[in-house]
Amino acid sequence: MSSDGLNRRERVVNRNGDTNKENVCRVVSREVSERPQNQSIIKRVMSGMALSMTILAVVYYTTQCNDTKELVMASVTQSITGSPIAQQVMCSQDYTADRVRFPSCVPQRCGRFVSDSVITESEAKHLLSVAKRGLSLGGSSGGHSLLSLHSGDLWMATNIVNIYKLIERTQRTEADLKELFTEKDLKVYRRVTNRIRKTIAIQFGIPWAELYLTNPTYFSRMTAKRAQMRFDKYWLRHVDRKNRFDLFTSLLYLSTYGADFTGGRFIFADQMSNTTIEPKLGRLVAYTAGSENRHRVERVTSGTRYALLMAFTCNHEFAAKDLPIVRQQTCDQPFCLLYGVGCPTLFSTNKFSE
Ligand SMILES: O=C(O)CCC(=O)C(=O)O
Ligand SMILES: [Fe+2]
Repeated sequence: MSSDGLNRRERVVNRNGDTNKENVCRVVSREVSERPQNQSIIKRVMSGMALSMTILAVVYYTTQCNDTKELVMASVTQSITGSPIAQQVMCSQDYTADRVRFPSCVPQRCGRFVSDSVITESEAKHLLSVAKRGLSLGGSSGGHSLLSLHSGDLWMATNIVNIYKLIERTQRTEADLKELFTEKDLKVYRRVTNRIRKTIAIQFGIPWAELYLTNPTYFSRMTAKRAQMRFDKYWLRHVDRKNRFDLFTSLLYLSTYGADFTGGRFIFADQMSNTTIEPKLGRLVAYTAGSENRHRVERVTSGTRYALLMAFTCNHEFAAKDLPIVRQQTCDQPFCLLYGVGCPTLFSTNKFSE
């Protein structure tokens, strides 16, 4: 008899104030009929516990015994000068159409490389100041903000505005925008993007004169803020070429993992391993943009992460326009400064030569 049964019997006996046999028998017979019910409850509880334990064990086992290896391709403490660190991977089928259209200018070998010596520290710092200045005019409400100097697209709250037309929409004065970007900024930007273009061409064995900077090319700022729109979710795994037609993507990091931000490492999601790159001011990463290089960015957990993303194509039609805004000494009318009206040199064609 269970102790609960005993107590119940005592209670019945005491409440009636006697030890009436009939009463006791009634109680005992009720206990006998309740016993299988109790047992089935216990059984159910036990099997529920067993099931939960099994689920916990499976979850623990699959998380602990994950076969995905973590390989660090470039850590923040490393300094990759001299030859870049390179990894070759098998090309996906994503380039079939380009091989027909641009036979001499399609990756013959696919992969990725990292170098810390293509761009100097002072060039990287200069571009960081351009990124900070430009992005300070807008910024997404979530954790991911972009600014393209070519198109003028700037993420602001949950919209995209044009930085070159901001003056029409905000209370900013012309002087604010005139001071925003200088000729020196433009020069550094051109020099850096051009050197990266040549480096990519050499690394992937294609003629550099046939390779063009293309859209999307933008400064990015990532923080730990909660996502407000789909594009804020920079941590989602993706293939760059899925939504675009560029052949190569490169990233020039403008801030340093561990010093300026935490989280935010770049990860190639390979089949058997995760290959990680820790961003660092002036570090260049470049890779073929097809599904052989699926990747993601870890969520930034603190601080601010800046980078310049550049895409490259062999298709001249998609070559990025030269930067339209620059403070020019020879051009002193506000409209000329902002939109290049009456100032033809501002809209010169794609002159990405050093
Ligand atoms: O910022 C990065 O490291 C990568 C960003 C990226 O993958 C992308 O914008 O497509
Ligand atoms: Fe990407």
